[in-house]
Amino acid sequence: MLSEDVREDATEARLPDEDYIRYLESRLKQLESEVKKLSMKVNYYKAEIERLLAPPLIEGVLLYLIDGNKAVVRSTTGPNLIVHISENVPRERLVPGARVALNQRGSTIVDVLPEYEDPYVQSFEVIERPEVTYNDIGGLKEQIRELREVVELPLKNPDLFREVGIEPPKGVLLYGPPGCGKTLLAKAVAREAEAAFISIVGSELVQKFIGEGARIVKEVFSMARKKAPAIVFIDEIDAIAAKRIDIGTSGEREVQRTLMQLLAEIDGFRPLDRVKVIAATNRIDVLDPAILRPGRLDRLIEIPLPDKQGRYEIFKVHTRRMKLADDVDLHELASKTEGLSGAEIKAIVTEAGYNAIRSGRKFVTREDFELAVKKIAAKKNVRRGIVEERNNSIHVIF
Ligand SMILES: Nc1ncnc2c1ncn2[C@@H]1O[C@H](COP(=O)(O)OP(=O)(O)OP(=O)(O)O)[C@@H](O)[C@H]1O
Repeated sequence: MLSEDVREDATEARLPDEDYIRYLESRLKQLESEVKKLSMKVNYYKAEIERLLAPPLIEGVLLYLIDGNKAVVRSTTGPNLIVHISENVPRERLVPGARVALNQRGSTIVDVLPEYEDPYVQSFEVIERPEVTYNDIGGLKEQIRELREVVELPLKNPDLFREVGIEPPKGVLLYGPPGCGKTLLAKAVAREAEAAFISIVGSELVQKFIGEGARIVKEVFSMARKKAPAIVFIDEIDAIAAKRIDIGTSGEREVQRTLMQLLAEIDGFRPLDRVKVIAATNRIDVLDPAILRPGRLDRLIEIPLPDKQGRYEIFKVHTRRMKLADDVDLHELASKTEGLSGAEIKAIVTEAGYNAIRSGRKFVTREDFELAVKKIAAKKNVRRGIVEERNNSIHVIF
């Protein structure tokens, strides 16, 4: 370094005055830009040191603004706090429910945190106002009447029950073969009761969100309480509430923990708390009786395969927006579809519509329906065959 300076001095000494001045000016510029770069680096490292030494901030949720400079915040560690708002925080992002960062003393909002998706949210579905109405359900009149009485009425008018002095059930169990309208009914009740519809699927808790079942159940009920009136719909409840002979594997223990949490949640609210549970199963025979005890899901409502009249009404619901040719007779279709579920009748209607489109028509004929019935019935037989085959193999093994 020293020898370089000496060399530079020697070069400078040899230059004439004007050139020497120009040389010095350009050198000055060089040095100035170097100083700029170095001071930027210094600032960066200073900020980094500050960040490393800074105490952690506190996370909270903004409840409401008192005025432009103060707000009430629920900190994740304790009670609600009345806090100041730092000048630098953009006011338009301060909406109730926003996640905010408080300084380490917890006295001032210093930042608004980006929204994040709660990992548990994807494990359940929340519909503020389901679209399904009672008119979208074919048949099941008696079941609708019962659900209105035990779920809709207490959610809409709890005072009536208080005055009369009776307690409605906290939950009901809908049971019966797949595709006969259990989910549809639960959604329609939620809509008519103007309640939020929060749904989880038992098998998903066990297979998809392994190890999280109990926590998800807790979250679901906590959300239901916040959104009350609300209906918690638990589809395939048999996956978490089947009776078990012994609890050996860790998977079984996990299922047991999920069931325990569910029972604790149901026991934890009162009959008139404006939260109701509707559970559904195709396998009532395997259910743990603990879930059906009084004060839990103690009202059982069967949702059977539709009878002839029911099938006719389901055809009517699903062909409502269809142009039907004069030769289509829904009563005849209902007679020819014995043993089929509502979901299968819907599939027939859709398939008949496709047949019309394939033939370049905008209206649907009797023949379109006949072909559709054959196709769906054949599919059902294939499925039945598979089930029977499985059952046979079970017999062979045992
Ligand atoms: N009674 C019915 N009236 C009108 N449509 C029906 C009826 N039953 C079933 N469906 C049709 O079948 C579809 C599936 O029904 P849904 O999901 O309610 O059955 P589910 O009993 O809950 O079946 P799963 O046990 O498979 O969950 C519905 O979206 C609807 O289109």
